Amino acid sequence: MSRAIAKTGPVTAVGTMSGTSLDGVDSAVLVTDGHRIESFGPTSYRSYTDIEERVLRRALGKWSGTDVDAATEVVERAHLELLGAVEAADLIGFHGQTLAHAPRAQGTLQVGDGARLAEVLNRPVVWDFRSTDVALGGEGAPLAPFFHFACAKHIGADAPLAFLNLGGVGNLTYVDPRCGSPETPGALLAFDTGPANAPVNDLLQARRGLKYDKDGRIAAEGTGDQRVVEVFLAEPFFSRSPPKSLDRNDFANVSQQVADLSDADAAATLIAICAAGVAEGMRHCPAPPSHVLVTGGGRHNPVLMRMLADALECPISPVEQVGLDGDMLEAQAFAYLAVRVARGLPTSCPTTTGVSIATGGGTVSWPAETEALA
Ligand SMILES: Nc1ncnc2c1ncn2[C@@H]1O[C@H](COP(=O)(O)OP(=O)(O)OP(=O)(O)O)[C@@H](O)[C@H]1O
Ligand SMILES: CC(=O)N[C@H]1[C@@H]2OC[C@@H](O2)[C@@H](O)[C@@H]1O[C@H](C)C(=O)O
Repeated sequence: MSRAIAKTGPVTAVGTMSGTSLDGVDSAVLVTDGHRIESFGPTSYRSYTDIEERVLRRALGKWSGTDVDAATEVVERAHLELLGAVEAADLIGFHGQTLAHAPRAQGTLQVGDGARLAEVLNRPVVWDFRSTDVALGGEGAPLAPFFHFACAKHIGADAPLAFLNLGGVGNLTYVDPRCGSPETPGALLAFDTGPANAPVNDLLQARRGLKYDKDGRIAAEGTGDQRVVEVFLAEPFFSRSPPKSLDRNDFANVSQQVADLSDADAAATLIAICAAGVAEGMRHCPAPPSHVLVTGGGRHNPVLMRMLADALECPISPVEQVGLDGDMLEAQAFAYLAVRVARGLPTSCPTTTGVSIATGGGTVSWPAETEALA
């Protein structure tokens, strides 16, 4: 008999995230009852090979067909390799890889079959986290905010603060930790801020065959073109009130606006666009947060962090400053959300995704011989 999930008390779960940067899969173990964070466990990472990354890139923006099938195979293989080595967890939160996201049109697509993973790994898998939210009128993203609320409680925050994730796309969560639960009105406000690292990655890939601008060294040599930044910020997305979300390639045309600039100026401009999008997003928050805590790879870019510090009216620092792991926060989030889904708790609400009522998405797939609840 496979291990079952208790109805109450802490569960050891492992979450995975294959993000929009397409660099690889993160996994992180978390012990939680679906409300409180009890403790953080081991983390691991499996990078995509160059060939795998190309397969994923080819499938971006597609909803079905052979490219999507090939990407699905890559995603499942990478997760099976990574998760096969994680013995300690009783439940898996499998985000999969987003290939396309158009919540008010075709929907949202995260590939990788959680039912297959459950069979092969012989453990329950929670997956397809976003589609119920979309079906109920939500954006389906961002979903990390309920975990951000738990993080704020965990670090003992007593004043409103913000979590800013800078991956391929940026997203911000304003948290008021004085509220009793994430669904309490006023506890959370969340939305995507705009493109983050995806445009600069794509630019440097195309021009120099680089995966990204390590430590912002190229951008540091250049000057951001403020005119391009201002034109970009006139896009209706930035003035729209949250909740709102983006597909990775929604602003892929930004590359044309920096086509005439040198590599250094183009990189500096794209990074300035990311910072300006965050500053613009901050206007939608009820008040300036006491502190902005940054997660995701963008916090390693000193040029971007400096631009953000200049643009925001409050202190900003990597989440490591409060003892959290900025490379693994999203994987931890999906471990947390998996436990909430398994226990029938909501994972989104009107102020995080715009869904009409607090909603618990996600599908739980059990391996053939597991008893669902102990
Ligand atoms: N040392 C560094 N210097 C500059 N940029 C960096 C550095 N390390 C990581 N990055 C940037 O961060 C990106 C990876 O960020 P992250 O892993 O948070 O993305 P993701 O989880 O795939 O995206 P998302 O959160 O949008 O799903 C890299 O592609 C790169 O652009
Ligand atoms: C559709 C989708 O996969 N969105 C991702 C993406 O990457 C960052 C941003 O856009 C965020 O909205 C979301 O991921 C994080 C983990 C979230 O759901 O909170």
